[in-house]
Amino acid sequence: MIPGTDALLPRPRREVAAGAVHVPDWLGEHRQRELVELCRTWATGPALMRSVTMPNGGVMSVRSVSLGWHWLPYRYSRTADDAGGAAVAPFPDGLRALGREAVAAAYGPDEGDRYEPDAALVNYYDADARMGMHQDREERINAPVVSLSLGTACVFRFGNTENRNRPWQDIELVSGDLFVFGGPSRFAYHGVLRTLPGTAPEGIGFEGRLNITLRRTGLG
Ligand SMILES: O=C(O)CCC(=O)C(=O)O
Ligand SMILES: [Fe+2]
Repeated sequence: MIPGTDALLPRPRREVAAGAVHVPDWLGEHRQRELVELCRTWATGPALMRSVTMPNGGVMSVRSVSLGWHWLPYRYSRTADDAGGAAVAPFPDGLRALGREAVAAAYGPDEGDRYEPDAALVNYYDADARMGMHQDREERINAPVVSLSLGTACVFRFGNTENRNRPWQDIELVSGDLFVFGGPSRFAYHGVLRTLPGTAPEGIGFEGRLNITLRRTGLG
């Protein structure tokens, strides 16, 4: 794949691996704009958006804020323990509804009805930010992860469940795209290699990349 050229090619809905479904252009521009506005609000608290410091002292280049449950390495908390200690904002009903719609779009209406996300991670990537290969595995159960991308496009690497190495697939995630990974792909390694500055749609009034993941923690 030559970065940025995906825009010239058809982008069909695709099951990238068993249980991992990419639905391009799932959110229309109006809903993208609404979500960007909500992200601006969520970024300001009660817990502030911040860069996570890892146990080895490394600081993530992505900035993030949590809703419902606060994610920090490698657990969830009801308080923002590494970001001032504020109580975490409640998980918004609107995101629950959106999550169900997303799972229905990926797996069908029955799966959608069963989906009860209770945590969201909102990630902001500036032009230099990226995210190393990792598993989302602080959750106690294997309900699917719903990922929504807004703003600048990125190269997303979706790997395998065994390790950080090949096989993997590199997929361009564009503003409005939905990616759901569950079932046999729920614990697949994944990461963001880079963003593709200059690719945000003009209409959404935002440069930089936002990603919202919805999860079910299986806690409390
Ligand atoms: O930004 C993305 O597309 C992926 C984010 C992610 O993997 C995470 O927050 O765990
Ligand atoms: Fe992740």
